[in-house]
Amino acid sequence: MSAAAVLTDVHVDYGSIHAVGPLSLEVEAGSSVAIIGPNGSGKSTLLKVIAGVIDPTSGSCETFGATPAIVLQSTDVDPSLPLTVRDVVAMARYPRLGLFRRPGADDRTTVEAAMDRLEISDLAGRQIHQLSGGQRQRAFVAQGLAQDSPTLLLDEPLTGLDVRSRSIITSVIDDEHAKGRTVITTTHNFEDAGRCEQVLLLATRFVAFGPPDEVFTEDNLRTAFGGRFVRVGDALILDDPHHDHGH
Ligand SMILES: Nc1ncnc2c1ncn2[C@@H]1O[C@H](COP(=O)(O)OP(=O)(O)OP(=O)(O)O)[C@@H](O)[C@H]1O
Repeated sequence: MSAAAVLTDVHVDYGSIHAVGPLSLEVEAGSSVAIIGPNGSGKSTLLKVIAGVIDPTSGSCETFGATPAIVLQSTDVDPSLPLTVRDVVAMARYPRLGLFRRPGADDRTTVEAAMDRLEISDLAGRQIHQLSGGQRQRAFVAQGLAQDSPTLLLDEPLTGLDVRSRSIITSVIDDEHAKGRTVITTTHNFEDAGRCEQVLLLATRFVAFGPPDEVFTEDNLRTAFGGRFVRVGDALILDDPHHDHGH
């Protein structure tokens, strides 16, 4: 097996806040991986470590091949930036250009193809802050695609989307995986996670990693989510602690 990423004893603190770890993990090249866990369990932090955006406080993360492309949550991006959709997608090509080379035909073709794939070509000249949440998310995924990296990392790419944006982004993720790219997504959605080949269950520290049916056991879910699971027939349902059960 060749690896896309190898994490060894990764541990991240933001000052006095412990965000993630200790965690060791080997992600197989070409696999699809979902990272799932409660709010604040370190999912986004871990994705940023794999992307090389933040360095672990201790331990190491090694990635193989070109630098991974990361699609951040749109809430991480300043909405007041005066950028068009095409500008945002074209930024994907900057690291390849270096300081003095201007974008070439190849770069322009890649950018246009990515916008086309996300069905935002008609929005290319619009300011990014003028878009709906779903359109903006498609612009950021197009930016990730245009980086043409063997590893695509997406932070909650399907959260809060309209039906059309969800279906477009899901099919892009599936296609990229089918082409042999490694795709790692964070999610809160068990169904979305269950469609990936591997699931990493996080609760700040590592809980489990493997195929969904091996990871989503009652024990693991209780460990990660603090016992708020109820069994309904064959399914494990996350019990809402604020829900009034009528007594
Ligand atoms: N830039 C930062 N500065 C300080 N603390 C941070 C920063 N980013 C995240 N944290 C903290 O680190 C911990 C992990 O956050 P992270 O965003 O990685 O979790 P998450 O699992 O992605 O959360 P969510 O499900 O809510 O998106 C949390 O306690 C969070 O408050």
